Amino acid sequence: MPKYYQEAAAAGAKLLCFPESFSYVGANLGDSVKIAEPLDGPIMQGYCSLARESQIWLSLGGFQEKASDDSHLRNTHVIVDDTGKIRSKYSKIHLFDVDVPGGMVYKESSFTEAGKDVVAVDSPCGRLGLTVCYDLRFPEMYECLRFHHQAQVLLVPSAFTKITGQAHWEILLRARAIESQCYVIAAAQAGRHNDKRESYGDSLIIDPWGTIVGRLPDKLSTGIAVADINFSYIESVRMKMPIDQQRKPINFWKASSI
Ligand SMILES: O=C(O)CNC(=O)[C@H](CS)NC(=O)CCC(=O)C(=O)O
Repeated sequence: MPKYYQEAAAAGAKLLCFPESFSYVGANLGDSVKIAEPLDGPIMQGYCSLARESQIWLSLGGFQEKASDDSHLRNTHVIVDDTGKIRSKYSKIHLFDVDVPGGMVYKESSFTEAGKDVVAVDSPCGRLGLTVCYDLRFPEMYECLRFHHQAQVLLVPSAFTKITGQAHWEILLRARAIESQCYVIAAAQAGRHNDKRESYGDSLIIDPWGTIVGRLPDKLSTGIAVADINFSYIESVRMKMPIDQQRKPINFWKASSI
């Protein structure tokens, strides 16, 4: 078993979360289309075997899944159970088409087929809400996962850019945990991958009050962070501040003028 599976197993982990593009980061955007595979291909099946051998559930965020044509992939977050069975999959809805201030221009939609459906799934670590990276900037998706799909743990595997990550990564993650009253687990790519690509972010585990309970510093690049998911703490935060019952319908589109 690989080193980090052993460490996770020794720590008693029931779920191991990987970052976006966990199995491959290309030098140029779009390179990953060439290595994209279906979920029953050798790469994903290899991870399924590791889940079975280690008896740990896996969150494999940002797998380069082969799409319906050869010039596109789907950026898919796959949940594998401890017997090696794929339990759920979610394809990234919000694609990173962004001119990063002082950085590169990204156009993820040029090689990625966007997903359409919001997905949650039960696990030994609670009900998981599946998202990927840039989704983090669209809070209504997290609201939907929490208040419509009853998520308890929100997963945000990512490969944030250095510039946007330094400015926004931690604060956005803490905000999602606080406003949804969920645990947030955000596995991050970190460090320099090659001449052209660099990612940023501490891998973080945040509790439903917004406290950081697990951190793997960006500077270490590899390793694991471990934390407990405390279900009674989720209940207590939600009971004392019952925002789910206090939510009022807001007419989004009706602006009033003086
Ligand atoms: O294509 C790959 O190799 C890996 N995928 C990514 O790097 C993706 C799409 S280009 N990156 C993001 O979504 C960054 C979001 C971000 O940085 C922000 O929201 O600020």
